[in-house]
Formats: sequence, structure tokens, C-alpha cells
Amino acid sequence: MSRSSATSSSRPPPPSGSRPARCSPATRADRLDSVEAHRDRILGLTAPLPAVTVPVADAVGLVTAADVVAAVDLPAFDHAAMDGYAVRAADVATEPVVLPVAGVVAAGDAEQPALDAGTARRIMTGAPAPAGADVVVPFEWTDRGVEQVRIDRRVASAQNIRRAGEDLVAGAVAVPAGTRLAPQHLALLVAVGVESAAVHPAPRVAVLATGEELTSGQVPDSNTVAIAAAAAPLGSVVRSFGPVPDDPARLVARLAEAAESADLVVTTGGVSAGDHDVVKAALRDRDAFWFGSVAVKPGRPQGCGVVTASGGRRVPVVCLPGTPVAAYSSFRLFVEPALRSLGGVARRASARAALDAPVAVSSDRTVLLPARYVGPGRVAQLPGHVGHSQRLLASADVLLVVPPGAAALPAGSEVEILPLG
Ligand SMILES: Nc1nc2c(c(=O)[nH]1)N[C@H]1C(S)=C(S)[C@@H](COP(=O)(O)OP(=O)(O)OC[C@H]3O[C@@H](n4cnc5c(N)ncnc54)[C@H](O)[C@@H]3O)O[C@H]1N2
Ligand code: MOO
Repeated sequence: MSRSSATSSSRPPPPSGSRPARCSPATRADRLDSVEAHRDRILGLTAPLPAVTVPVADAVGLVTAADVVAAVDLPAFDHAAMDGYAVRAADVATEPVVLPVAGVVAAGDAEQPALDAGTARRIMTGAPAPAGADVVVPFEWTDRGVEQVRIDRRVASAQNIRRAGEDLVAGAVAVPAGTRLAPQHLALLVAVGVESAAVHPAPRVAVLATGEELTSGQVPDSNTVAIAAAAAPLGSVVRSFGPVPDDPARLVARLAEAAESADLVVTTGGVSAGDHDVVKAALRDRDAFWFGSVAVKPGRPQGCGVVTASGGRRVPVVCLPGTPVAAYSSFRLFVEPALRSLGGVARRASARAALDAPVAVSSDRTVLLPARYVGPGRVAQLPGHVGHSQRLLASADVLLVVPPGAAALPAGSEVEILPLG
């Protein structure tokens, strides 16, 4: 029961499009779904956001929606890799050798006339290499002459000229689809003449904390801060629409408002069995929502679904429990994969680490235990169960993900970990 009697039983039109029709309904109140099953349920509501074309300079952190192909060769033209003299290798096969200097070429100069046999041309790093030259002899190996140059070393083979396309040829894939663009990718794309790229846009995440104790100021809203801080480095744009009081009508209105400008809405609180569990009260009767229990400690009560924004745009909603430790660990378990999916990042294997000391836990649920790195790839459980301790969570580097039914885990065992960021 809610504080307000204005519960919503609105049923949105059946979902359509690429996303699955609806969340599968909870069967029995006491049924526990596995972590994987709930994650898959949420991933079933998300798909990579449709690609947009953005200028390369604005694309850092976004994921390429298609292979990006080099428009021009890299380098674009044959050029000197050293300051020195462009010569023909055959002319410097003996030492010392003296050659007349026929001209000077600097970076930025136009294409050069071919180099005559038996001559040298002063050339600066980055300058176009004249046809016929296959070696740049560095100044350090010469007397640096202006009219003529004495070359003191025998140069055995072609060197110090970077050939057009030797790094990447026009038409080759510069950055494959599915790459999260980092500064070095942007530099490569600019270098190969690409001005814009098709990327999945940054997912827009709306965070909606709920609870009268938050709106009254009795309890500070730490969930919104944690979720926003966790989602932003994953390449999302985060906006808070909370906190919302325990009034289903207001929750429904705020959810609709949030969905208009979001690709994913995350609510916290109001999903367990209390009299004022507003999220569940407002949404549980909708066909497109599921509420139930997941076999994980902490984080048992969970929900998810879809709301329809204007234009029929379907926006997934993940409803996390309110208890701060459960909210944050549930974000890592369920929301982070959804954000990756929306952003076009392929699913990846879970992170793992080796236990530095045995872990004794036996539960019919997945148990999340706070742990710290004690060396590369080695973690040690922190004393105490994370339970609802925000202090303990804040001293952890990772949460150990101990699967249901695991017997005592000996030192050295590889376990799944959830990095906490
Ligand atoms: N009879 C039952 N009671 C509870 C059950 C249950 O199965 N049966 N489940 C428990 C578990 S497990 C959890 S977790 C919590 C989840 O409850 P809700 O999702 O409904 O969350 P709230 O009741 O709204 O809040 C719980 C707790 O967290 C504090 N909170 C909430 N939001 C925030 C926020 N944004 N920032 C900081 N703290 C927040 C809130 O004040 C409460 O103390 O239910 C158990 N109960
Ligand atoms: O399982 Mo609740 O999620 O204890 O914190």
C-alpha cells in the first residue's frame, strides 16, 4: 500500500520494435531469479542506440557503429624521417663519399623534382622526399656541407624515408566497429583524413531516487550521487530527476518526464515489501514491468520494465533497491551492462582475481563481499560482511562475487570480481 491512494494501473501499449515485448512476469512471490537471469532480462530491454555521425573531435568516449576507413594514405606522401641529406643508396655504398648538394627542402615545401644520380639534397624531417632518393643520411654522419657534403659512413640500405601508406593505406580499416574512441583513435582518424564517424551516442541516464525520508531531508540522497558518479565514466550523460516522495502519481509523472530526455531511467528505493514502496506500487501492475527477488546478497528486491515516451520511443527502466550498498552493487551488476549495451559495447567476460586467503561463505544466493587488492590480480576479503555498511564498501576496491552454493573457497581460487571504480 502506498501513502497516496492514487496508484497507477495504466497499461502502456504493448512494446514493439527491436526490444522484446515485455518483461517476463514474476511467477511466485518467493521465487528467486539468478543474477544472470535478471541481467539478461535487463539486457533484453536494451539495444545499442541508433548511430549518429559526429565530428571526430567530439567523438572521444563514444563507440564506433561501423568500421572507419582511411580516406588517404598515412603518411600521405614519401617524406624524410631525419634532418640530413636525401641521396641515392647506390651513391653512398662506400665511405667516405663527397657529393654536390643540389638544393634544400623543408617540411611544408611542395613536391620536389627528382634527385639526379650522384647528388645530394639537404632535407628536413617531414619534408617531401624527391623521387629517386631512397636514403636520408642524418647530418650527424656528415660534415653538414652546403655546396657539397662529405658523408663519413657507408649506408648499406634504404632508410630514414617514410613511404606513403606504409602506416595505413587509403581504404583500409583505421578503427574497427565497436571501438570506444580514445584520444589516439581520434588522432589516427584525423591523420587519415576522416572528419566524422558513425558512433553510438552517449546514453542519457535519468536517475530517480525515491523516498519521503529523502524529500524531507531526513536522509541524504547518497544513491543519486553514487549512480551519477559511476555512470559518467562509463560514457553516459547523467541527470537527476529525484528525489521523489512516496506518492505513486508523482512518481509516474516524474518517470514520464525523465523518460522524455533519457535512454535509460534508473530508480532507487521503493521496491521491497513495505507499506510505502512507491516504485513497486506505481508500476507493478503494468504489463511492461517485472518486480521480484534476485538471488543476491545484498540486492534481493529488484525491478525493471519499459515506459513509452513521446513518439513511441521505448525507454528501459531499472528499479534498484534503495539501501545504498544494495543500490550501488546492483548498479554494478545490472545497470553497468545495460549502459554498455546502449553505448554499443560488446559484452565482455567478467573480471576475475585470485583470492589471497580462503573465503568461507555458504549461501543459496550470490554473495557480494568487499575486498581489496593486495597485489596485481590478487584480492583479500575485508573483515566483515558488507551488509549495509557504506563505510566498509568505501574501503573496498572490488566486490567478490561468490556464487550460490559455493563451498569454502581456498586461497588461490579465481573468483569473479566487480570493480567498484
Ligand atoms: N518485509 C521485507 N522488508 C524488506 C525486504 C523484504 O524482502 N521484506 N527487503 C529488504 C531489502 S533486502 C532491501 S535492500 C530493502 C530495499 O528496500 P527498498 O528498495 O524499498 O528501499 P527503501 O525502503 O526505499 O529504502 C531502504 C533504505 O535505504 C535508504 N535509502 C533509500 N534511498 C536512498 C538514497 N537515495 N540515498 C540514501 N539512502 C537511501 C532508506 O532511507 C532506507 O533506510 O528493503 C528491505 N526490507
Ligand atoms: O539484499 Mo538487501 O538488498 O539486504 O540490501
